[in-house]
Amino acid sequence: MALVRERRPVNLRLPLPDISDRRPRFPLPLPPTSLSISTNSSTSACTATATTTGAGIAISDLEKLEVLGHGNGGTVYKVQHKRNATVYALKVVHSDSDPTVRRQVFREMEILRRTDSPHVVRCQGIFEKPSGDIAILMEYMDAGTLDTLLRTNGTFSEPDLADVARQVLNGLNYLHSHKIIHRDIKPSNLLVNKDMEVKIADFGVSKIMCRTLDACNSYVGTCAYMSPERFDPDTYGANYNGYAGDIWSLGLTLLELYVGHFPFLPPGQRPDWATLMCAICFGEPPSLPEDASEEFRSFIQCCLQKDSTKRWTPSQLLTHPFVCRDLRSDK
Ligand SMILES: Nc1ncnc2c1ncn2[C@@H]1O[C@H](COP(=O)(O)OP(=O)(O)OP(=O)(O)O)[C@@H](O)[C@H]1O
Repeated sequence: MALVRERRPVNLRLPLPDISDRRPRFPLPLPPTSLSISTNSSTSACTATATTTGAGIAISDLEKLEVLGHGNGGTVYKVQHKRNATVYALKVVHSDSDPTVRRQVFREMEILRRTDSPHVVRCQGIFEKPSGDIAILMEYMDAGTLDTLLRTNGTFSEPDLADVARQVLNGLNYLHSHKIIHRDIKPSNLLVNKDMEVKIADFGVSKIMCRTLDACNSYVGTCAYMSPERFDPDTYGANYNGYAGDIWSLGLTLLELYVGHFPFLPPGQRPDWATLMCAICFGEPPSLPEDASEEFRSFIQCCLQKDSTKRWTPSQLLTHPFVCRDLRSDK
C-alpha cells in the first residue's frame, strides 16, 4: 500500500438552509424526561421510555473511557457498560450548543430510530437529560472511519474498495428505499470495524423525503463532495430530488481512497468554495489513473456522471462487474 504523506482533510461545510426547511417533516417525539431507555439488541429501534426496563441502559450505567472524536458541535466518547463490559460510542451534544447543531442531532436521532440495516450504524438508545444535554448511544466501530484508515494505512487496493463499495451501496439502497437521502457521504462519515464492515453514519444533514418528487435543498453537507446538480439543479438535475447526489459523493469517496487525496485538487491544496464549484460544475468529472482496472474505471464513471439522470442507482451499481466479481481472489 502506498503511503499518503501529506493530506489535508477537506472540511468545507455549508450552513443549513432556512429554518422552515430545516424543521423535520416528521415531528420528533422526544422522550420527555427520560434518563434511561429500553434497548433491543436484535433491532436498531431506539424505544425511549421513562423507566428502566430489564434490558434498559441508564446513562449512569456507562463509564467514559476516552474521546473518540469531535464532530460539528458534539463529542463522541468510547463508553463501557459498567456491569456487562459492552463497549459503545456515545455522541453527546450539550444543552448550550448552537440551535443548528441541536436540530442536526434531532434529525440524526429521527433517522437512526427508523433504520435497521447492517450497513447503517446501529443506535442502541437515546438519552435526554433534564439539563437539556442529548446523547445518542451507538454501536462502537473499533477501526474508526475510512478517513482515519486512509491517513494511517495509506491508499486502498481495488479489492478492498470493491468491498467498501458493495457495503456502502447496500446501505444507500436501504436508505433510499426508505426515502432517506444521506447528503454527506464522505470518508469520515463511513465507520469501519476490525472485520472491515463499513457502516454509514452521521445523519445530521440527511433528509427524509415525504413524496418521491419532494424538492431537496441542495446546500447542506460538505460542499467538496457535492454533486453538480446540487450547485446547479437547472443544468445537471432534471427533476432533482437528491438521491443521485449520494452516488456522486460515493464515487468521489472511492476515488479519494484509491489515489490518496481529494480528487478535484492536487495533493495538499486547500480548496475554497469558488474553486470547487468551478471544478465540479464546469470541469470534467475526475477519473481514475491508468493503472486502475477497466471495471473500476467504468464503475467510477457510472457514479460520476455530471447529468444526475444518467448516474446509476444503488441497485444498478450493485450489479456492476466491479462489485460483482470476486475481487478477493485478486489479492
Ligand atoms: N459509532 C462510532 N464508533 C466509533 N467511532 C465513532 C462512532 N461515531 C463517531 N465516531 C468517531 O467520532 C468522530 C466524530 O463523529 P461525529 O459524527 O460527531 O462527527 P463527524 O462526522 O466527524 O463530523 P461532522 O459532524 O462535523 O460531520 C468520528 O469522526 C469518528 O472518529
